[in-house]
Amino acid sequence: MDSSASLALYQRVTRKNTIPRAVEFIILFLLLSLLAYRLLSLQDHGFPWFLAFLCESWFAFNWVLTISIKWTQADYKTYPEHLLQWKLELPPVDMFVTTADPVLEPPILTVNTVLSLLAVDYPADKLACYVSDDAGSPLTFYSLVEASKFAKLWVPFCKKYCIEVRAPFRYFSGESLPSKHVSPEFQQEWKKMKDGYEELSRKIEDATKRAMPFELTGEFADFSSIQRKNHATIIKVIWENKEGVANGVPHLIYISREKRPKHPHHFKAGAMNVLTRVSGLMSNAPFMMNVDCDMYINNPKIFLHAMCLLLGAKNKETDFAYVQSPQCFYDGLKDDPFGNQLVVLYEYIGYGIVGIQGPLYGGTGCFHRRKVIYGLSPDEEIKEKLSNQALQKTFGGSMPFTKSAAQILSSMKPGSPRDLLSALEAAKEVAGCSYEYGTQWGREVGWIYGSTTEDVLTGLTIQGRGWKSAFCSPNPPAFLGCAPSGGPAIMTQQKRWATGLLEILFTRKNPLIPALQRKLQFRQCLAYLWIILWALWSIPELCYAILPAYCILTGSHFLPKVGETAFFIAAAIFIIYNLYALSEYLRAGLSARAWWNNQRMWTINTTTAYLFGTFSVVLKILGISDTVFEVTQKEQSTNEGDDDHANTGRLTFDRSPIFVAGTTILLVNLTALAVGLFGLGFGSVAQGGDGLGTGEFIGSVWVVLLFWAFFKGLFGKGKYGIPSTTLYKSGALAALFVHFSRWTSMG
Ligand SMILES: O=c1ccn([C@@H]2O[C@H](COP(=O)(O)OP(=O)(O)O[C@H]3O[C@H](CO)[C@@H](O)[C@H](O)[C@H]3O)[C@@H](O)[C@H]2O)c(=O)[nH]1
Ligand SMILES: [Mn+2]
Repeated sequence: MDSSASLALYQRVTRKNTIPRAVEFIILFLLLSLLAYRLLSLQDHGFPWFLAFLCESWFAFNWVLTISIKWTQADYKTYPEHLLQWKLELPPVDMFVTTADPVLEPPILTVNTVLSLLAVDYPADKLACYVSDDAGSPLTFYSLVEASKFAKLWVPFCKKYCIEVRAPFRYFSGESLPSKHVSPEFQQEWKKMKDGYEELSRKIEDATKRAMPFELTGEFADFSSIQRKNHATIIKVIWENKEGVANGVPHLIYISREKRPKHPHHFKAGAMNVLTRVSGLMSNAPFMMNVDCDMYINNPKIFLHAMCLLLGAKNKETDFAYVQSPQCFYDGLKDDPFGNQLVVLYEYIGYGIVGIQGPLYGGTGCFHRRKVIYGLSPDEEIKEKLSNQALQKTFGGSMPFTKSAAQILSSMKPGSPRDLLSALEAAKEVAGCSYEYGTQWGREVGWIYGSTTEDVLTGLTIQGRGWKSAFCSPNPPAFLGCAPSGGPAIMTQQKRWATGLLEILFTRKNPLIPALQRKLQFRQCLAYLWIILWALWSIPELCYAILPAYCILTGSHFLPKVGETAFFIAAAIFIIYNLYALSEYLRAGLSARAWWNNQRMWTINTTTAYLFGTFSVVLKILGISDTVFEVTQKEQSTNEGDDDHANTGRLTFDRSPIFVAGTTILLVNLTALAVGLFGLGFGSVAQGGDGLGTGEFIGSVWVVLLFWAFFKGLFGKGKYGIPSTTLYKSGALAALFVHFSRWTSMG
């Protein structure tokens, strides 16, 4: 290894950001000036002024967090070509895929993800792929069985011709035969693959259409008469790479854990813990990587890139606990009309966090060290107490499993691989729904329970023990997934994120605790705070969206008037902040339109989905209802289906109360503008008020522009229109608000 000293496996690079830092400070200075001015003139103004002060205090607090997060942006460069020189033996990796609903998550997507994993550039005898199916669906199982047959053609084909994209639905979606390889041999094989894949998708589609796709006998007998939320464990070894062939097809195992109505299953976190234990019994690889069912591997070299970071540390202190790749999406609509492609979020906030203690765990596209998941801290060389009793207290009563865990924690070389089937009985035991009772699973070990964003909570638990993490963003992007594209699906996802993140504040894993113990770096703690407080943006954003209208209706003011010097401060913040935000998009190579789309979707999400997210956390704290993980709808391709092209990117609606909030905000502001423009203001000059304020007027117009998607929804048809019941409810709420304003202005 000595000769390789010069050939680093990775390099940390810092990004230069002097000018943005300066602009950020100017904005902070202006914000603080405005706050000071408000405070000094509090007596001369009414309640709106004070409310604005509170909202702006929130904005300023978050701005400080933002500056801290973006301060030292960094990235990692990886050199997989140096791995060979290091003459290391590549370690085994267990690969996990989770799926939970064959309708919301079509099995053909899962199949493609699995095929891309099986075909990755890594010795096949070092890999095992485990699929967790929380729906216990025979259709998913059937699809995987069929896929494993196709994999025997697909995997060698990909490796032989160095195919770039190894998810067949993407590979074959392009034009016809690629012209690069013209060898007749390739042409012939390509044709064979295409036919093979078409047959596979046809079989799956046929099975989907039939009510009972096939006789539930033989292999399928376990699925007969099962209920989704009430069934025994099903584990099937679909394919075993018995001879351990390095260029064969990796193991493929199907798991549907036991579910019983009275036992909490902890959604995805619960599924991940079952995957961890079952794989521990079967292959027990020291590394585990996981993806959502829609996140296929887009860069077949990603395992090698990740290994550079996981194996390349100079000493144990600089070891990374996990290596995270960014979430990127396929078929992204032009200019990001739904503001959910997350590009700019990763570009500045993301790389900022990378530069502190390392990226947060994002739930998918991540490589974990198994021993870290088992609770090891960076300063522990090996776990001290390896007594059987201690192990069982932590990991549960399965002897074979505690043995496997002891191997991992003591870095013992695992014994020679057994055949997978011999582990089946023990595997069923650890997949049972009461196995975790009285253990540390979900508390200190594995994926942590108590939040619908189990990913951030789990990453926080790991970093809270002092671990660093690394970011791996090779080109082309390592993983591509499917971003939700309709209004209801987006709102469901945003609400769940806001809920889950806020929940973390109220768990035992609150980031302040490890920060006080100096395990979590102070600025990393600020980064966690910034993200877990997202839901609370709903309140100041809502106030700020309503205040202009309220002031117009009542002839009062929440912004400085044109004559006041402070007017320039407010105007400067508005202009400089927006230009700064715009420049972030332009520097990231995105368009001004993308900036605007993200801007308006942020306002829509915060005032609607995040508001409901905040409610659900309040309800949970009050013990009224628990939070649930609602799975997002995934589509194979966004430009398929019955949609006409004119409507791509247009927001869709349903009867969800989430849309009532947005519609009400729009109606209130439209009313205010009408009242203000036609001089009907209850506090207009004639009635002794101050007249229509410029700031308030601009504010109200800005809100209407931000909610333009809702404005179009007022006149849209079908799913593009706001349902009439939603309209009635919002109309009533808006009328109530107008009356309330009038009442307060008369008082
Ligand atoms: O009870 C459940 C619910 C969900 N899932 C799986 O969890 C994954 C993520 O679900 P999805 O509906 O796609 O949620 P997203 O909001 O798109 O997921 C993002 O956010 C989640 C946390 O909120 C993370 O877990 C994900 O990795 C991250 O991609 C999918 O593979 C699901 O099959 C389960 O296995 N069991
Ligand atoms: Mn998803």
